[in-house]
Amino acid sequence: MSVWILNGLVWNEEAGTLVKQHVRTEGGNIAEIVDGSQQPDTAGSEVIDAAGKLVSAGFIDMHVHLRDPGFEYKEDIATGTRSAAAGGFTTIACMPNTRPVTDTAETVKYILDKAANEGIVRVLPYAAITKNELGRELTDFAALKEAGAIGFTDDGVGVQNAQMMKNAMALAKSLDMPVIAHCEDDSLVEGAWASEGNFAKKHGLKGIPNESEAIHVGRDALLAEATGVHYHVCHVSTEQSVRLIRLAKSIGVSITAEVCPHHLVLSDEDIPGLDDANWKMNPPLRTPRDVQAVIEGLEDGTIDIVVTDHAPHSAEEKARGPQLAPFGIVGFETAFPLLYTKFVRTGQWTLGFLLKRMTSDPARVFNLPTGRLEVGAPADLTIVDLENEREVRPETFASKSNNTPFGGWKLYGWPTATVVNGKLVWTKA
Ligand SMILES: NC(=O)N[C@@H](CC(=O)O)C(=O)O
Ligand SMILES: [Zn+2]
Repeated sequence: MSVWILNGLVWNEEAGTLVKQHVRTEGGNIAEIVDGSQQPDTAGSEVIDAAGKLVSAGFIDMHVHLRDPGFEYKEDIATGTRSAAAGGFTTIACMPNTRPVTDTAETVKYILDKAANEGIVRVLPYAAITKNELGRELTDFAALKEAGAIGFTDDGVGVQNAQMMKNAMALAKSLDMPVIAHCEDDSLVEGAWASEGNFAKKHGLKGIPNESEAIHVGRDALLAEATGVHYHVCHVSTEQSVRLIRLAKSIGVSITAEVCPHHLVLSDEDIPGLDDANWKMNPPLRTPRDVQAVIEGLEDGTIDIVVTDHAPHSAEEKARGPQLAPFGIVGFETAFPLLYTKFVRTGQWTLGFLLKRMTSDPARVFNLPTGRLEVGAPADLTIVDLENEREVRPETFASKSNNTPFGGWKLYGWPTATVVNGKLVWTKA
């Protein structure tokens, strides 16, 4: 099966601009990329018209919650992968805080089988570091790797015990697997939901201090140095974490890191009040100073990649209000438009920089074959309308959940079609 994507705009790094090109896929790979001035012979091929639209390697999201098995009322593999495709994502890596926790080969296989049967993008499962994510006993890393897990993480909670984390890293290293960490010291958090900043002060709330995250980043950087494992920091949100990762990188520790769109575009001072739990996520929105630090971290390469931390929760759960509702916001369907509008259209970043952090950088960090728009690479492609402004309408999301603080925002950069393995899997209705 051959598909021509005609007249699209492809980012050209040398020229620093978009260039009109035609892209042909064949048998799941990119077969040809030709200059837009040519008239390719499309006889016998399927044709997708991308005139005036960006054609990029498909976006890769290395931190998502698909809630399947166990919490299918929030999301499942069918709806989660559709929401991903609607956001332009063609590969997603799902977190193990499912029910049961993804801590056995059986559950890893369940996810991979269901993704193969009902999913429309590539799904890469993480497995838990500890059984039931309780921090007490390591899972069977060798069996989980054998079943298809791509890394180990207890995301949702931090691994509280340093010796447990060190043992996990040593074992992961022996299997050539990465450890991915949700950095949070429970003893410093105790029931708070907002960060220690002006919002918490104004409302008399106990705050979550920056050290609760950074203390794990520092501890784990030392343990990664000692064990030599590839250590990846989840959803970096504080100035202190950025500083520690920068230092660790400078002395050659095998450390990489990610940041979420919401931590790049929102601070605690944007939270409108105490009524709406769609502003509650973990890590919490931090101070404007932290926002500046994570932006700079992403810009200078201290932070390697952008992830959404897509964390669907039901309307009922979020209606309990910020104190009682679970942490988390959905992210697939707003990620690229938010960052494109905030940083690219304003001229702070080139389009190439943003695309790199969402495609080839995650591929580099996690050794994936995708993430590059090149002849011979897997034909995972995203087509995006860069020119039309549209309002975020959570009620139209493909996700089962619509817990987002971005409803009503007017953004540019909406995906219009997504191709996975040479197959058109999603188009904007
Ligand atoms: N990020 C969140 O606020 N919530 C995540 C857990 C996590 O990634 O920490 C969830 O599973 O809901
Ligand atoms: Zn987390």
